[in-house]
Amino acid sequence: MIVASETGVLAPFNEAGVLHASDVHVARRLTALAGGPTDDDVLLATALAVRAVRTGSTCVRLDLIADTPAERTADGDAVELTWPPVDRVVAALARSPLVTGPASGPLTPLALADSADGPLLYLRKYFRQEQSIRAILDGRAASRPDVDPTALIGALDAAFSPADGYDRQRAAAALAATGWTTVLAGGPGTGKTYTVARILAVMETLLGDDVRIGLCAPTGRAAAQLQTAIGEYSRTRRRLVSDPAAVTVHRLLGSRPDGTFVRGSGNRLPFDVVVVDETSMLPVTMMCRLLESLRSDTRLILVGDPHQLVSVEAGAVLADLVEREPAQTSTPELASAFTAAARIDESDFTDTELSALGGGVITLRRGHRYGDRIGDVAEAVNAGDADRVLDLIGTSDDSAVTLVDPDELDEVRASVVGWARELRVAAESGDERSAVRALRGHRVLCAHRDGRFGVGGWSRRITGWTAEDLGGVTHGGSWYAGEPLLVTANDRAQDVYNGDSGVVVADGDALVAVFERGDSVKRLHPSQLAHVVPVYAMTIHRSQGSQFAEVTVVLPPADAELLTRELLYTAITRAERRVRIVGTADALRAAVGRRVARASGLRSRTAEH
Ligand SMILES: Nc1ncnc2c1ncn2[C@@H]1O[C@H](COP(=O)(O)OP(=O)(O)OP(=O)(O)O)[C@@H](O)[C@H]1O
Repeated sequence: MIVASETGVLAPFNEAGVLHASDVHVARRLTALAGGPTDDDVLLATALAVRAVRTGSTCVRLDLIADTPAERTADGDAVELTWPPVDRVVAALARSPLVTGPASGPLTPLALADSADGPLLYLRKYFRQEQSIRAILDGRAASRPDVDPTALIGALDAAFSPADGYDRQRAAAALAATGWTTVLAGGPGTGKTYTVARILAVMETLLGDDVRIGLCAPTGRAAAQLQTAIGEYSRTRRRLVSDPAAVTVHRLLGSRPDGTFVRGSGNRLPFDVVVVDETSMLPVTMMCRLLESLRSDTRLILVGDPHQLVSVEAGAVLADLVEREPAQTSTPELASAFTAAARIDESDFTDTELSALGGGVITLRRGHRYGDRIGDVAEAVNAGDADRVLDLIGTSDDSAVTLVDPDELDEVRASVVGWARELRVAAESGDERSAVRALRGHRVLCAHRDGRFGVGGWSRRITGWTAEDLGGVTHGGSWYAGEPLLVTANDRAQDVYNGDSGVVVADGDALVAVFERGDSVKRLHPSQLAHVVPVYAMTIHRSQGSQFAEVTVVLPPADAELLTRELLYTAITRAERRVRIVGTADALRAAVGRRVARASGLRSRTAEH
């Protein structure tokens, strides 16, 4: 939106789509705080710092401002903008009362920092949060828990049978036992949750059955999934006496309606061990609050996939911690108890991985869920190697990953209709288990919500296909047996969460919605479900944390800004057996080439200017 009242330096950047109206308004308000006239360069830099937070970064890299994407003209060229020289901007900021503080008081809404990535400009709140995260992590890394090597070996031997045969999972548990902060990274199906369950068992052995464990995740759905997985382990493998319950990070910290939290540095969490799952979705503000709420003798285990889509709010803290320079940690050498107990084969680790171990970071690599080919494509996507991605992708219908011409959808149609048929047959016969299994058989994933390439367009297309090929359904406008459902809001009372999928099945003469919960099935009547919609296609963002046997990924055109490497990786790795990518080779190349660029100062040392 264009701000009509803006006639100054921000106007062309607003018109070119670099700055949104909100960036302009907030920048004008902030700079007004300093009183007196504001330098044009300072005003533009302030607006870019506001923009940075809006687009998920904690700061703006000043030496890259001229690369900020602008809208294209009708000819497809980027709109020409006159960017000020970086040195001049930095010098103007360094003199500005917005950075140094006005004569009248301590108000300094901006922070200017030097880093290995060049000069960074922050809204001060985010600078403070990053500084706090860094200081707490450094403090935690300065010492290690005292662990007896023999006891650790015993605990690990009890939790990991040699038949598991995968040293990295055992090493991850050894790392979690011998450090205050551990990052357990890995792609989907690499056994992160499997390992977390065993880490908890190891902690019970080492710290006693009365160990206090806090389990949490950024979303209600991820917390419920973690709870199900840990509960199943406790039921079927080894009873966890501490019986930990998983909640959202907000709930763990006691969030209040006014946005403040019960927990903080003055009222710390009582746990001996805290596990955060799906940490990639945790914004910097919540990570900071969580760290400030931990006792220094609480073991923290951050679990997640750093290559997945990150939180909507500012920050990509998990990826920052995984990519942090190892020299950043003050005790890079491994604990002797770890070395004695972990039984790692050093040749299995790269040098970078070995030094990351010293910093408490371990990445699981072996996939336990999907076929090798899907894993290979996902790895090539992460590596940004579009040629290899295209080489790996087959053209024959039976390849594990295929690229489908958007104008030739017969095969996609056959598989979608086959999925809908299976769902209907199982649901009409009231076979709940087969229905939830069929539901996981296929899902169409889109980058956008609306439009021809989006969820809206594809849902219409799929309902059209199924009506033509399977016949319409008589359901009097409400649910019908075989209807796939998506939950759109958390409902703790019913234990269903935003992003959960269920299916309607016949229950005698009535209908009931069923949801898969590990090995069991949860049933709810229509009146118990307030926020559900039919789901024939869903956004890739919403699909995070879900798995399907087959996935059809609809790519938007190559120039769609949303089309990024992280988006494609997240979509592909939702599939266990088969991925069809509907789109052009150009769009695929564009996706692999475009990264979610999130600036932050957490990866390297920063110093305030
Ligand atoms: N060492 C192992 N031996 C046998 N099976 C394993 C092992 N590790 C993991 N698995 C199995 O592989 C599957 C995937 O593991 P898990 O769910 O823990 O992965 P994940 O990394 O948490 O995946 P996601 O992030 O998608 O939830 C599970 O069925 C799990 O039981």
